[in-house]
Amino acid sequence: MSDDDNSPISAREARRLFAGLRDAPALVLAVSGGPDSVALMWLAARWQRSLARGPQLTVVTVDHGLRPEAASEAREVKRLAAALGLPHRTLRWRGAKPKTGLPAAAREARYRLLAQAARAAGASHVLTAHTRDDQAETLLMRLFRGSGLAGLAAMAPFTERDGIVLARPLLDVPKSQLIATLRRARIGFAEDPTNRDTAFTRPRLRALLPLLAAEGGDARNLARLAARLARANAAVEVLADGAERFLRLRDRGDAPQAGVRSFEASAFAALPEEVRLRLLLRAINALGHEGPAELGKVETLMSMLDRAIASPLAAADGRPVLKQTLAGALISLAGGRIQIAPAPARRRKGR
Ligand SMILES: Nc1ncnc2c1ncn2[C@@H]1O[C@H](COP(=O)(O)OP(=O)(O)OP(=O)(O)O)[C@@H](O)[C@H]1O
Repeated sequence: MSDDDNSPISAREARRLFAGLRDAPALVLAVSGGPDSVALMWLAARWQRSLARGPQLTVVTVDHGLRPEAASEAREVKRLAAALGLPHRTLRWRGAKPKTGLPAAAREARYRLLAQAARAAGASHVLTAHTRDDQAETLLMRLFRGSGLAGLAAMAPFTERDGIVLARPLLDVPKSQLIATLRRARIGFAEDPTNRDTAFTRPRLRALLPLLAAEGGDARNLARLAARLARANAAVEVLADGAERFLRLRDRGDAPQAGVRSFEASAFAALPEEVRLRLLLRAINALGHEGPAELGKVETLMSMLDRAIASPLAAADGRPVLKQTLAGALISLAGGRIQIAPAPARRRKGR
């Protein structure tokens, strides 16, 4: 770790971190009470005070109703926000809590509540305090899960969700700098004990990080890899856009059927594998009704499709040479064309 990684963030650096947000009418700061988000709040408050006409800031804490201390942590954030002259709201997750997949359900509820708070405050953005260390952990988690290029690109600095932009201005900042910033400002913070609870994947992975760092796989290198993969992923997306246009142009004589995507099989087969895969994934996700398709399953489907296209029967009119459902979409190959459409609703067993 370089000395810079342990230095507090200066007002000038913060101006650079928040530069893209200056013209927003209002911003919601997602603050859990942990060091990262308390530092985000402090940095954003100082930045806003330095502007003649900066965005309105509203601090929001989500109480998931999972830990008894959460309510007092939210009150502590409120107190700190008030000391910085910022309005604060605590939002409670009241829905039923699932027995499995609790972290994912809590995250889903959190982002829904934060987006609601942003709309209520007239804010265009929700800011979270994800750091370079979080980015490194996300990359590793996805690597171990077998994600493809898009997943390994990890978190983007800006993503849209329900008309609200989720911004991560601290994505390049090491957590140690945020801690140093709080120490310099003499601000206390809470540590979420679930961050160390080895019943969850992320804390188990976090415990491995010092070992990886000793071999050169530190957060700086891992986050840099994520940024490089994000760059490559963006380029492949542009290629996939172009391929979609190319396939549409070849069909210009035929009026497209509503609710169906259809490609000329031989033109599709000539595209690079990664591009073919993305076209399939896009069509299945757009037309299927069972949520996003798993990459591994789309890969298997594509190999079947490739083999079917190469078969002598592929171009013949008549019965489909392939018919498969995946993620609520029906993929078929008949008469030299690939067609992707919503799958008919499944019949219930026992009827
Ligand atoms: N209870 C909360 N209330 C408000 N904001 C929160 C809360 N929990 C997390 N956040 C925001 O989200 C950021 C990331 O938090 P954390 O790393 O705990 O999330 P996660 O569970 O790993 O999921 P994800 O990274 O997908 O958000 C925090 O820095 C903070 O800005």
